[in-house]
Amino acid sequence: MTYSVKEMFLTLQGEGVNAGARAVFVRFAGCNLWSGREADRAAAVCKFCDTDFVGTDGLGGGKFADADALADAVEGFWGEGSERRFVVLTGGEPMLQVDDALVEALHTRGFRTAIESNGTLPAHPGIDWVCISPKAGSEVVQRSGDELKLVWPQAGTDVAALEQWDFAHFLVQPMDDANAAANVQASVDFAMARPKWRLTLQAHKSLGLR
Ligand SMILES: C[S@@+](CC[C@H](N)C(=O)[O-])C[C@H]1O[C@@H](n2cnc3c(N)ncnc32)[C@H](O)[C@@H]1O
Ligand SMILES: Nc1nc2[nH]cc(C(=O)O)c2c(=O)[nH]1
Ligand code: SF4
Ligand SMILES: [Mg+2]
Repeated sequence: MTYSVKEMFLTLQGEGVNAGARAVFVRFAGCNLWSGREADRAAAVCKFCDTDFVGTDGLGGGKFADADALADAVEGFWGEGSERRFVVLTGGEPMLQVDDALVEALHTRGFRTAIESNGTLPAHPGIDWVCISPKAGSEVVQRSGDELKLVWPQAGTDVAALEQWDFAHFLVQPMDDANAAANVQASVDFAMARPKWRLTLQAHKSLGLR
């Protein structure tokens, strides 16, 4: 199948348990919880998105005719060296496009695969690291994985219910918006009150990385 990719880049993972790891990011175009148009934001299920995922016009983006073409491009961004190859599939919502052929093509090239997903679609079972970030008002079907990353604060979140889900790590990430400073404090308070949860900051933003 053809994959629509907004952008692709080599950077350090800025969020979560893998923060600091060298990774190729593949940002798939499109999302099922927001059109990506500002005019639609207020009425969207997910209203706080910090990302442009519309179209295929970003650096390293484009339409890739098949899984081998996309995986070859990922390998190109990684460069020489076969050690600890790591790719993060994000978006937009990557599970609208990730399929068997892509996971296999990335594994064939020696990549450990991670996904950043809103969890409203089942994660591909072959992905090596599953990060789910639930959105209040959406129905999360993917309730297991490696890390649950809760953007905070989100009115309408049942934290006790989330704690029953089957994740190895529970992370709270401050919402980056006009109230960012207050959201950091609220997230610190959250982690201090609940030992099950660990604070994660978006390090790439403070470092000026992509
Ligand atoms: C842009 S989303 C793409 C992946 C997927 N659609 C999702 O929501 O998990 C990547 C990550 O950024 C988080 N995120 C999006 N907007 C944010 C914001 N304003 N502040 C903090 N985190 C945000 C998401 O919750 C998710 O964990
Ligand atoms: N450096 C960096 N780390 C990230 N972790 C998750 C990101 C995302 O947008 O999914 C992201 C991103 O866009 N850049
Ligand atoms: S689900 Fe993810 S990509 Fe979609 S609008 Fe929300 S944060 Fe952005
Ligand atoms: Mg991001």
